[in-house]
Amino acid sequence: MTVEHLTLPSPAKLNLMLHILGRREDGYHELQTLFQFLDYGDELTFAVRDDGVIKLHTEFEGVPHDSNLIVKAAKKLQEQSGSSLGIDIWIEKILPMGGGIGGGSSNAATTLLGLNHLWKLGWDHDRLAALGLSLGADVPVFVRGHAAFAEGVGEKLTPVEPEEPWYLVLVPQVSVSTAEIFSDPLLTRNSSPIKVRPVPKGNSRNDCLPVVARRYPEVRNALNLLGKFTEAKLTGTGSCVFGGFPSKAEADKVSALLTETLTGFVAKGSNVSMLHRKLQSLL
Ligand SMILES: C[C@](O)(CO)[C@H](O)COP(=O)(O)OP(=O)(O)OC[C@H]1O[C@@H](n2ccc(N)nc2=O)[C@H](O)[C@@H]1O
Ligand SMILES: Nc1ncnc2c1ncn2[C@@H]1O[C@H](COP(=O)(O)OP(=O)(O)OP(=O)(O)O)[C@@H](O)[C@H]1O
Repeated sequence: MTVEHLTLPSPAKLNLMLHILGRREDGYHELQTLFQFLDYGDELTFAVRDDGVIKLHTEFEGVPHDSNLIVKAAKKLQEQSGSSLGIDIWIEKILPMGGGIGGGSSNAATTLLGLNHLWKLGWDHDRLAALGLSLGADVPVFVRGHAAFAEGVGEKLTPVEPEEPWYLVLVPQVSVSTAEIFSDPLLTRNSSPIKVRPVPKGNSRNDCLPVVARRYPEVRNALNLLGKFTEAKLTGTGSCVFGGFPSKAEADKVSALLTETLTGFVAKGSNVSMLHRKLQSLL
């Protein structure tokens, strides 16, 4: 019998702004942030097994099999759904780890949506997003698949329709620990909540930037270089730095100048994630 293989994309995200409003008792921070996806990411391939085993075949340097968010997501979904099926998984990883572009969270969401489809569970997005939140604050937006204004720890999502420019994303060769940045005493934690929608212009700052730039000269350097051509911003807790351009040609031009000294890529911003576009085409 031939086993059906399903390949699904796992896109990156950008935080177009990020304000920190306060810290909760459990240490997590109340945020306001705007998420948009990139048409750029990893690719996961799944094949159902009928013996219940969950196996990720691709090795990740520094991440043991059972700590991988892909495996954690699959195990939680299997437990909570009571499915007797298992899965073989392979990944083509191109997203940097610790880059602030949500690679691990996106991989977890692609796994949840892929297995929901292959195991024929029929879970809706609310239920998958709630499970996803227990794996990471950024997982729900990838499960829902629409650009969003996020509040709470990132889980209260309102769909939005920002412009969809081309982005040049610079990838400084450092991995930033999100937990380390959120525990820095110098982090601004008292931004005033934005009450009007859509978010008014002039609110595009990222409150993590001063702390990340202070700790990581590589990030400072990327911000300075890109800042010569466009407004240069930090996504999440970094390390990636990005800027928007009206066309691919303009983004490519700046990329050609900068990527001699720094790694980076050009990708289109998108309000509907490429994962959801692919899943829609399967129905
Ligand atoms: C900074 C963002 O990337 C913005 O999109 C996310 O909020 C981080 O999302 P994530 O990587 O999925 O985060 P998690 O894996 O849930 O948390 C990593 C660590 O970051 C800190 N953390 C994360 C999210 C949040 N709202 N407040 C926090 O304080 C916590 O110390 C936590 O231990
Ligand atoms: N499938 C996975 N892909 C990437 N990282 C993973 C994965 N599973 C576990 N991890 C762990 O999670 C850490 C954070 O990885 P990730 O790529 O999500 O960072 P990030 O882009 O900074 O995330 P965020 O923007 O959500 O803070 C990694 O350093 C790694 O130890």
